[in-house]
Amino acid sequence: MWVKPRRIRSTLWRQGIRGPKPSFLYGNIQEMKNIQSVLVNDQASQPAVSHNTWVKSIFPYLHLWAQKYGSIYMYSTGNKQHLYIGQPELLKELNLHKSLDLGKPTYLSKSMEPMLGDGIIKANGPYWAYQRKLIAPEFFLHKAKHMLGLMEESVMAMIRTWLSQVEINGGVADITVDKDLKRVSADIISKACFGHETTALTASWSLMLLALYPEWQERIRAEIFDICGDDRDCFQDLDKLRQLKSLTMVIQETLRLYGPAVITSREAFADLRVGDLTVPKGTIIWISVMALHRDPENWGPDADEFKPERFAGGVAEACKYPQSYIPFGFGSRLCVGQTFAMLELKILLRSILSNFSFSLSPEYRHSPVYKMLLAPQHGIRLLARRLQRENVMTQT
Ligand code: HEM
Repeated sequence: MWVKPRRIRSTLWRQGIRGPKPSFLYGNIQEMKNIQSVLVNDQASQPAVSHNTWVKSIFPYLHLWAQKYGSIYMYSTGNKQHLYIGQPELLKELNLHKSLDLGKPTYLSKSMEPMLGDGIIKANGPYWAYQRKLIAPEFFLHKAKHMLGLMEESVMAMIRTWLSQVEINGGVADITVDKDLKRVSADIISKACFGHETTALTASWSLMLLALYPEWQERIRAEIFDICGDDRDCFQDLDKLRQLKSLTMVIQETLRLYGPAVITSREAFADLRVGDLTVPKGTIIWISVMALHRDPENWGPDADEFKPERFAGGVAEACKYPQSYIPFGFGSRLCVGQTFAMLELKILLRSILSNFSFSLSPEYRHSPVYKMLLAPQHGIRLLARRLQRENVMTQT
């Protein structure tokens, strides 16, 4: 769908929206790439894990422009006119916008077709609505709970491999956890439905954070043994999984700081009203999930810190604008696998944590990079030790 760029720019301009001049971008694309690679390499060479420095490396210009032009601005890439929205109030409006006039950008869908195929993720209009209607009910909780058994089966196969590695290596094994978690997740998904890497990445980042914060490992373990004792089948029971509050808080905090989807986009297929704003047909809307998740105005001055306790009262009490917490996206395109993913994450992490304790491997280099999803550039290397407790959950 081609709309005159000037029409879009002037409609936005009249509403007070500013941004870098179109010519600015062309000369700077190479510079943007350079900045990104320098920052990423710099961070990789730093031994300490810092949760904030790397953020700037992912989309340097998007975030620099937000500082310069505010939380709504426009920019141009030739024929495409983009609108960056970082304002919680407008996000709330977008969230409520359910019409088919707002969808996934068609130009991105085309370029990603070889990777994403012709499925629901890139579809729009009635074709998307039809697929969503077919797929979404398969992930409702009452259906997802029948998948608990097969999740458990795949996770336990991995745990047994890790246990034998620990044994062979005299009590401590240096494991690249993200690789193995990807395999388990693919195994679960292939048995249940179709592939995604998002759950494996979230589990990997969670383990990295838990390795850094052993007090949270202990807290979760205590909770697991409190709820389950030594009954290793107890998590086939959904109510028991629900009671794992600390584990849920750690997953929510991981999704806030290291959620796999760092940016999301939409295209306006007609002129749209979003709050007081008119978004002209053809505009590509960008939302930086990462910027929203780390905004000190919303989360407080400790926004860059790992503090799962902020979720003790749920998302509603964790921040000022809960609608800005969007690890699973928003509006009608909200992730259909959300419930499934949360179940899988809980089963994975509780099985791993009740069998092993973790610390960071000296080989670990903290360098999250954007490869469609937020991924660890050099893998996540952790030292795993078998727990010396009588009531570990696995029988080998
Ligand atoms: C931690 C794990 C996961 C995260 C963080 C995640 C995140 C997301 C996000 C951000 C979107 C885009 C939403 C938007 O643009 O507003 C999405 C869409 C989607 N996700 Fe997930 N996802 C996860 C796991 C899964 C799983 C396990 C499945 C399936 C088994 C799944 C299936 C889908 C589908 C089908 C869509 C497209 C929905 C549509 O366009 O209508 N996701 N997910």
